Amino acid sequence: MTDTAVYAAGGVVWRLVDGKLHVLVVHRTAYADLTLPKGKVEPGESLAETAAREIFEETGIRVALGVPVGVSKYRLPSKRQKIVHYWSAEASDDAIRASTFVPNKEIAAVEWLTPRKALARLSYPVDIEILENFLAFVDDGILATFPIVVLRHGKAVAREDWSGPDAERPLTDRGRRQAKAAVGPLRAFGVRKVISSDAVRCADTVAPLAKALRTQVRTTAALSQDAWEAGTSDPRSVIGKRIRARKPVVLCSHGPVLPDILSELALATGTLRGSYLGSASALETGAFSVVHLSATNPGSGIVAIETHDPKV
Ligand SMILES: Nc1nc2c([nH]c(=O)n2[C@H]2C[C@H](O)[C@@H](COP(=O)(O)OP(=O)(O)OP(=O)(O)O)O2)c(=O)[nH]1
Repeated sequence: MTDTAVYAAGGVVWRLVDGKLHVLVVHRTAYADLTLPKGKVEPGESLAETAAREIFEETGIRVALGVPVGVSKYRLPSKRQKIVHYWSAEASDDAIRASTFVPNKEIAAVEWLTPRKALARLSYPVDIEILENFLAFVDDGILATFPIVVLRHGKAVAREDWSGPDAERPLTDRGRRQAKAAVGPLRAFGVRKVISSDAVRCADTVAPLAKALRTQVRTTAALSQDAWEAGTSDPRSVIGKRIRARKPVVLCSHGPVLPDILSELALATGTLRGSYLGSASALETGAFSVVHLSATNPGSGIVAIETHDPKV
């Protein structure tokens, strides 16, 4: 078959060396070319997980993903189309110190280059375009970012099939599968803190993530549907605190509450409101939107939003 595309993902990995921006390129052993780190999606994996895994496998550096910086498309020698999704990713000093890279049959060497040198030396025009997209963010003053992820709880038992209090309505089997499936992609974005509506269907959606992170779910009525229906929900206080903390976080809430959460995020960061806020908050169960904010200046507005649907 030549008509099915091959999907892959990777990153523009960056660091500051004496205040000067450098990006990471890989010298591939078999092709003797110079590319951005990337690789093919494995079965059951989301593109974000692929990007973080491939960056680690090819460079030995563990990263959390930053903003999406584009999608490249090219024809393989076999004539199949290749589609590669890229994110920016900061290489922290700790991650560089812990690098496990040794030359191998895939990658002969990794090299930190200034953007100018990387643009001149990358082997493929599609990689140059991706690097240019990343540099456009840099020109706008955006480099380090952190995500506030807004997640809709997994599929829950229907209201009419549940006789107990609504806040105790449980997840269905599918909802539990969605909760498990969200762990990998949320970790790829570096989420470390887990905040949830105190409804069972929300807390149970992020329970597998909290377990994987060896942390606790912090539950709050401020993000709950009961409070929203009573007019006492308070996403503003949660959002304000998370923006001041500037750390990757997930907020798990309910369909009707999500538009308020997104709108508070826009207000708290001085972002012009647009239709994209509507699509970012109209999530199916188990889906999430990643809102990327500048770590140095979150008040400069939302840098990027991406929405991920569950794989189950
Ligand atoms: N990376 C890359 N390879 C290209 C491009 N154009 C092009 O003809 N090639 C050639 C180089 C190789 O002979 C062949 C496959 O390279 P590849 O990087 O897409 O695929 P791969 O399976 O070796 O690697 P990976 O995706 O698992 O990292 O395609 C291009 O724009 N980028």
